[in-house]
Amino acid sequence: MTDSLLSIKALSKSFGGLKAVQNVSLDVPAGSLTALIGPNGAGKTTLFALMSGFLTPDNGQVYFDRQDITGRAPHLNARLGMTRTFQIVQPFALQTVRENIAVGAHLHLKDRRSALSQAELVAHQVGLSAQLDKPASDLTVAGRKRLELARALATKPRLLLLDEVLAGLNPQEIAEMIPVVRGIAQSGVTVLMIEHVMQAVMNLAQHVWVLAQGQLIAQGSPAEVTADTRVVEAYLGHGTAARLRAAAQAGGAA
Ligand SMILES: Nc1ncnc2c1ncn2[C@@H]1O[C@H](COP(=O)(O)OP(=O)(O)OP(=O)(O)O)[C@@H](O)[C@H]1O
Repeated sequence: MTDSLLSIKALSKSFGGLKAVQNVSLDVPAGSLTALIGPNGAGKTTLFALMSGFLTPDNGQVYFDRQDITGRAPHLNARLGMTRTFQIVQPFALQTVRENIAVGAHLHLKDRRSALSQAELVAHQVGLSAQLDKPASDLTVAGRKRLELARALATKPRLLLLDEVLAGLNPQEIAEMIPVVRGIAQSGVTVLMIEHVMQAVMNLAQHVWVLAQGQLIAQGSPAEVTADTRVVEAYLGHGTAARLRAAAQAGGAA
C-alpha cells in the first residue's frame, strides 16, 4: 500500500455505558477510494466524527498526513484538507445552489467573486450546472445530495469523508451518482465513504472496513468482505451475500 493520508490508532469512544467505537485502527492510503460498512448503530458515523474532529476520542490517535490531529477542531481539519459530508443534508434553503457551494469555497477564497466562480466549477463536477441559480429548496433529494457533495468539494479536500451520500436515492439516481463519486476519486481526492448501498461499495471501493458493535470485524476487498462469514452474520445476511457473489461472478453488481 502507498502512504497513509489518514491513520487512526486504537480509537475508542463511549457514550455513558455504550461503547460506540472500540479500539479501532485503520489506515487510509493516499489516492484510494475505500468504504466503511456495517449495521445500523455499528459506530460508523461516530468514527467519522472522531476522525474529523466533531468528537474527541476517549483513547487513541488520529493522524492526517502524519500529523497528530487528535481532537483538533473540524474547521482546522478542513483547512488541512479533510472534509466530511453529513447524512442529513441541510443547505441554506433560500440561497441559490451557487451561493451554497460558495460557502465551502470561502474556506480558501476570501473574495466572494472567486468563491462564486469556484462554485461553478464544482457544480459542473457533480452535475449541478443547470441548477446553479435555483434556490437550494427547489432541489430534489438527489439534487441535495449532489449539493452536499459540491459544498464539501469546494473546500478543496485532500480527503473526503462521505456519510451515506446515496441514502434515500432510487436505483436510477444511485446509478447516476456512482460515476460522480468515482470521478471525484479520479480527480485525485482520497475518498472514504460510509455506505449501506452495497451495489456502490462493490462498484467503487478498493478496500472495505466492516464495523459491528463498535469493533472492526473484517477488512479486505469487496469480494473478500462479502464472503466473510462474520460480515454475513453481523450485517449482510445470507441472501444479500449470495446475490452480491452471483453479481460479482457475472461481472456486475447486485
Ligand atoms: N451523541 C451520542 N450520544 C449517545 N449515544 C450516541 C451518540 N451518537 C451515537 N450514539 C450511539 O452510538 C452508537 C453508534 O452510533 P453511530 O451513529 O455511530 O452508528 P452508525 O454505524 O453510523 O449507524 P447508522 O448506519 O444507523 O448511521 C449507536 O448505538 C448510537 O445510538
